[in-house]
Amino acid sequence: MEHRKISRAVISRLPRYHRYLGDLLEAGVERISSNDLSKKMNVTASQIRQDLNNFGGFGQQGYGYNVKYLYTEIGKILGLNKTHNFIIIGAGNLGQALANYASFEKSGFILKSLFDVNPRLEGMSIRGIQVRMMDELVDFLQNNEIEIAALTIPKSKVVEVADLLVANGIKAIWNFAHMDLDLPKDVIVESVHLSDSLMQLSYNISRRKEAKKK
Ligand SMILES: NC(=O)c1ccc[n+]([C@@H]2O[C@H](COP(=O)([O-])OP(=O)(O)OC[C@H]3O[C@@H](n4cnc5c(N)ncnc54)[C@H](O)[C@@H]3O)[C@@H](O)[C@H]2O)c1
Repeated sequence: MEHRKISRAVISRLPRYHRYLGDLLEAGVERISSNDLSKKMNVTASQIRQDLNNFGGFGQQGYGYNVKYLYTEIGKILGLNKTHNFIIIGAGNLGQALANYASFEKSGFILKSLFDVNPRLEGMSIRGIQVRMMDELVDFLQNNEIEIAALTIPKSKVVEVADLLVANGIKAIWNFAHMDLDLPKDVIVESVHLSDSLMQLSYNISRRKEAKKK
């Protein structure tokens, strides 16, 4: 399959398609029309057709989409057909919560270790995955093929730790700290802010209240 340059907006919708198709697959559904998928996902059928046309369509007129094929192909586009080893820097509340979430493995993200500076966490393990001290990090990176580092440390430490990771070959950072990172162009940074989503919710609550007043 040939990939053209795809807009960020389309890419940002692919994980949701993948999730819904995964659920359909688990439920034993083999085929689905864009209309039925659109009802399930609450997006228009034309949006679905347009999005999937970016990748050559996947559907046959009148037959709908083959769920397994579409799920696999979107998975490939998202790079989920390969495994990605990752580590978590900062084994506090958020780092431990992420480490406890076993579903990442189902999508091919394999957590290899957590790192922290707090000696009280030394020797601890989460789901059998060890928490190591930061002074073991460089050695660990040299001896393990780690692709992604998640940063769940205080924002005051993020620049220093990100520089150390990049100097030791990390090219992908999943940043949870509220700090923008200025790193070399070949390093991919994906930042997550749960509070952004909560603020969207709050905005919608306020809008609904305003609408009721009218
Ligand atoms: N993006 C989001 O949606 C979101 C949500 C919650 C928290 N956060 C952020 O995530 C970070 C962690 O939050 P938390 O509640 O888990 O805090 P926490 O205090 O429970 O955990 C932070 C951990 O980082 C460790 N640490 C400190 N300096 C370090 C260093 N130089 N190297 C390695 N480890 C180090 C600490 O020892 C601690 O265990 C904070 O920056 C917080 O603002 C982001």
